[in-house]
Amino acid sequence: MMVPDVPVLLLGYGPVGMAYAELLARVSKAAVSKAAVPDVTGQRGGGLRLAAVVGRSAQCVVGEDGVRPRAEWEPRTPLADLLDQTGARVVVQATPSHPDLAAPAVEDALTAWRHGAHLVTATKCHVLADWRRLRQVSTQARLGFGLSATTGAALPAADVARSALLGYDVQAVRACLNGTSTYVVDRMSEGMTLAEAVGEARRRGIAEADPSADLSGADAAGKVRILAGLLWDWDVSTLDVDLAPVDEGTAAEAVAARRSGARLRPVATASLDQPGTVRVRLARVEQGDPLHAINGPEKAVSYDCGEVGVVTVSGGASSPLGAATAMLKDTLRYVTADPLRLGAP
Ligand SMILES: NC(=O)C1=CN([C@@H]2O[C@H](COP(=O)(O)OP(=O)(O)OC[C@H]3O[C@@H](n4cnc5c(N)ncnc54)[C@H](OP(=O)(O)O)[C@@H]3O)[C@@H](O)[C@H]2O)C=CC1
Ligand SMILES: N[C@@H](CC=O)C(=O)O
Repeated sequence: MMVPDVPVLLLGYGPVGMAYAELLARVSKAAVSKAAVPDVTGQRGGGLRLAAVVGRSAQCVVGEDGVRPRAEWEPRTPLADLLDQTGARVVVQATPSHPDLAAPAVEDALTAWRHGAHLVTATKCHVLADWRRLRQVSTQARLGFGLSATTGAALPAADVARSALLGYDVQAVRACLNGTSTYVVDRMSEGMTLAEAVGEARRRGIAEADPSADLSGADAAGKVRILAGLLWDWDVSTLDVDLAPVDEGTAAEAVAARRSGARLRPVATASLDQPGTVRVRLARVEQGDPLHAINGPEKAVSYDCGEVGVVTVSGGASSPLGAATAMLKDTLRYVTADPLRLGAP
């Protein structure tokens, strides 16, 4: 069964936004040519159509020829007008996660829901800054609030927290969810300098445009804050955060850990024993620990489910394609399934 015509509006056309646009085109083309379409619901994604792309100050309403070269984009108009013009049913956010950009990102999310569109986001700043309001408005609007890409790109950490473990007695979360810091510490353990390793993470599109939140632990903590909101209804925006940064001094510890068969990992934790607090520590993890096995920028998260044991999900590297894939999954979920079932957190 084909998905009916679903115009999608994309905010942000950096590495993640571009990867999403390419995936959307691939899914639609595959459906048109009757090839198998990778689709979580078993339905075809052929009706998904990129209707408009928005950058910092310019936008492109997408026609038959796809996204036009930048020089041909028109000046930005208010999002509400563009939603009216395109009739978009899904708004996808792939703008920077810098805290200074939280307010406009909140406004965009509210505008999307006001216009009856689902929201799918890779952007984290507004989710962290205004959790309760976003959750409440999306729930009241009975529209999707797709967060998969905010908690570890391709890793389905949020899906596991919000639906797969529903009803489980999750007591604690222990995670490596920042691909950049895991990758950087791994490279430093092999002899690279901090600057070289960060440069490489940037080239691979894993690091943020401003990588300070990757290195300080704030991004890793942010992802676990969101998981804690989904699992325990903690107010993501008001949690205490206790961080340990990756810096030049990390190299010696990383090398020593590797020589002894262990690995140094930026590990973020939250636990019902310490409500309201998320911690990030540079911890030595031993072989056999699920957090040892990953190779940066892969991710892993273990949910301690009390008497039924620990459930771990791992793999799914950070990358623009990983984030875009998670956003495509959320998009398909909202346009092919009952949004009340898997919609707002
Ligand atoms: N890379 C990864 O592995 C992952 C990234 N993410 C998240 O995805 C998001 C997008 O990342 P990425 O593609 O690297 O892009 P950037 O964070 O570099 O954002 C680029 C896009 O945002 C636009 N933009 C920049 N500044 C502003 C602003 N002040 N207001 C509005 N728009 C602005 C740019 O506009 P213009 O085109 O005009 O320059 C561009 O289109 C980030 O929030 C990131 O945290 C999530 C999971 C994984
Ligand atoms: N910069 C982030 C990108 C995904 O959220 C990371 O390194 O994991």
